[in-house]
Amino acid sequence: MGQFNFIKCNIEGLYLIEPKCFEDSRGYFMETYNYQDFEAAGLNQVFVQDNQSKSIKGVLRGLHYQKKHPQGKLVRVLKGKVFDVAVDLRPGSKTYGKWYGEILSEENKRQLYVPVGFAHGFLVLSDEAEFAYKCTDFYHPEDEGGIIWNDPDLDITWPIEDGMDLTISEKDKEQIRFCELDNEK
Ligand SMILES: Cc1cn([C@H]2C[C@H](O)[C@@H](COP(=O)(O)OP(=O)(O)O[C@H]3O[C@H](C)C(=O)[C@H](O)[C@H]3O)O2)c(=O)[nH]c1=O
Repeated sequence: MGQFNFIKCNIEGLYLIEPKCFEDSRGYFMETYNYQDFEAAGLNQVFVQDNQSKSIKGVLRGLHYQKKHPQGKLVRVLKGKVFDVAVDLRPGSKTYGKWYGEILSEENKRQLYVPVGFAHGFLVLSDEAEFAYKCTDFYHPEDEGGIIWNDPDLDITWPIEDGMDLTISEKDKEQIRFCELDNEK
């Protein structure tokens, strides 16, 4: 117990999590998830699916969400460094349309808990990044939604370095504008 530092972000329900890391001459050990610690912090969600993806520098995945089967996500970086973004899409939220960004890396070992009702995405800043996350609901491809990464209303400050080539899937190039969201319902 007590192996995590939970930091409430400036958007209700979003948490930055710092695991305790035990370093020794062999390397390190850390618990990356513990139901008891998370429940004690008010994060008693049950995760049903783990995902992992690998991306090269400049890959931008997102901004994704599921409509009828929204997923809470506990995200972290195994290798490399990403700028991770969550956007509040919860109807009636006082921070509706507000985004939160955080550097998650192999180095800082930080995790982000993104509650249901958010769109999620990330930009890879290192040569390669391996990204792992736990989800509170299953993948429903037919239920997927997405907002274009550079939506002018969201105005996300992606840390795109000079000369960085962005790699974005065809699907993500055609995502809708934030202002079109209501028409989706
Ligand atoms: C998400 C997902 C995908 N897939 C299959 C479907 C495709 O054949 C292939 C790649 O899918 P996609 O291009 O949607 O992968 P990402 O762009 O990394 O999508 C994810 O990116 C952002 C960052 C997210 O937060 C979501 O978890 C998720 O939407 O994996 C599955 O079989 N199961 C899954 O749960």
